[in-house]
Amino acid sequence: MPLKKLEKLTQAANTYKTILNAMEEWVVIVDHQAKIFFINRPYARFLGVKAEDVMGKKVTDVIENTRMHITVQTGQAERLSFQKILGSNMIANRFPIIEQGEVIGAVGTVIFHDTHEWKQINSHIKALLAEHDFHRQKSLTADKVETGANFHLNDIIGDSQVMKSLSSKVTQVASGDVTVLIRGESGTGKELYAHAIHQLSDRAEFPFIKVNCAAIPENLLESELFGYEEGAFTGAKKGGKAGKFQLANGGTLFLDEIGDLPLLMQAKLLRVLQDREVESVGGTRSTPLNIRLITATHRPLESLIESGDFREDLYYRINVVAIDLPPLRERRDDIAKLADFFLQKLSRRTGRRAPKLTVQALTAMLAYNWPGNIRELENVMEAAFYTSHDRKIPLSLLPPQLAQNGTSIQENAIQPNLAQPNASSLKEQLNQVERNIIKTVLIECGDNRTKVAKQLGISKSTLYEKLDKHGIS
Ligand SMILES: Nc1ncnc2c1ncn2[C@@H]1O[C@H](COP(=O)(O)OP(=O)(O)OP(=O)(O)O)[C@@H](O)[C@H]1O
Repeated sequence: MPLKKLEKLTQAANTYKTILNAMEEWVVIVDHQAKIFFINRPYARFLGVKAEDVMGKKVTDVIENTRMHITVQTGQAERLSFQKILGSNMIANRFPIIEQGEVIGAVGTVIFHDTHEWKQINSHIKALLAEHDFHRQKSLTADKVETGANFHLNDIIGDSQVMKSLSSKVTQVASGDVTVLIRGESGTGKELYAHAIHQLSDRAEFPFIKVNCAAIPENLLESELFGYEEGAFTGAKKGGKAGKFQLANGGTLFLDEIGDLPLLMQAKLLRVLQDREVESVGGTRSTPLNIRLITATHRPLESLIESGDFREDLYYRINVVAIDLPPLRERRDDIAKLADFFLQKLSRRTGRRAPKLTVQALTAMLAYNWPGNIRELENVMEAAFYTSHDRKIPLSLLPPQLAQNGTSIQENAIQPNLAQPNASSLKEQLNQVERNIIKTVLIECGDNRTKVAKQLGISKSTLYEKLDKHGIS
């Protein structure tokens, strides 16, 4: 009888061995006596054994904290169960293999190899869910006013390569509690990214508290950050006041413009971060700190350290993971999409149909340097939206510094210098110009592909090939 069970198991497993070895999940199959019948290569590699050497051995002698022998005995499946192996917390599934009503063995898989991986996948799922909600919300609330109070990764517009890699970096670091320093010129979206990291983290249900270190007078900073007790100083409120650190408890504290923090406060902040506890002004008790810290700056901290204006030790504390946001002029590929995004947003807010940029206006925008980055682009679009007639934004409605850029540009003529400065070969530059032309005309034609193909004098299938080639959706 036992031999029959083993034959059945052999038959069932032989077909799939190659596939099981190719899987990323770790797989182990035991026979009805809980002896290892098969273990796939990734699992054996992790255990530091050779698959052939452990065949036929009792699973309990090979895999720490296994419950496969129990699955064989009870015939009960166990899903998503924690299992500590070689010091890591794994998540495993165990299923009995049943043939004609009898248990002939069991199959176990380790689906998450440590809690970090589990958290990363959790963040990834959150990003997917947020994307799903975002699209559903968009179709449900197309006419409603946007509050703009909370930002998700999906609110960050940008298809350029650099933006795509930033999104994946954000998804990766969001799950841990790692301290993040976001650097970038003014208006590049530092606050937006801070929100997105918080939303994707395990702290998403807890507060996100922002402090603009440059906006608070130096004498108030300490009590703003750490709070104060009743009677701590003249004018202190009855009952005292909680500081931003206390308000952010369990959540994320976002210290914007950290480069502007006075030296005395830098020392105090460093102490709080080192001791991981905070004491309010005039207080006698410290409370343990449970926050994730995100800081941002547009100032070069390294130069501030050299000039003695920023503490080097604090710099290392806050710069655990750095996220560098590129200025808009280094990702011109995103200008057309961002412009359209802001016009659509205004259209939803006001109920007015969104005007379209003429080719000349958009061409000038693509050639402009955008010192104020995305905030400047948003303001330019807002001004143009309210002054536009006939659902068109011509060059004349753009501010003078931009319009100047466009006066030398003939309608429909695209300048070769619209290519990124670092696009080296002629082929790359031509590609970039082609991409810009297509994006421009897409916006002009309100995304009507038939019109676009007609205006460009190409067939629809050629247009689709080109859209595909340039990754334009
Ligand atoms: N990628 C983006 N997609 C959509 N909107 C963006 C993007 N980046 C920035 N914005 C918008 O641009 C404006 C400026 O962004 P934000 O305040 O995050 O920039 P910042 O770098 O923190 O600026 P500052 O350093 O001046 O505080 C905001 O209205 C924001 O919503």
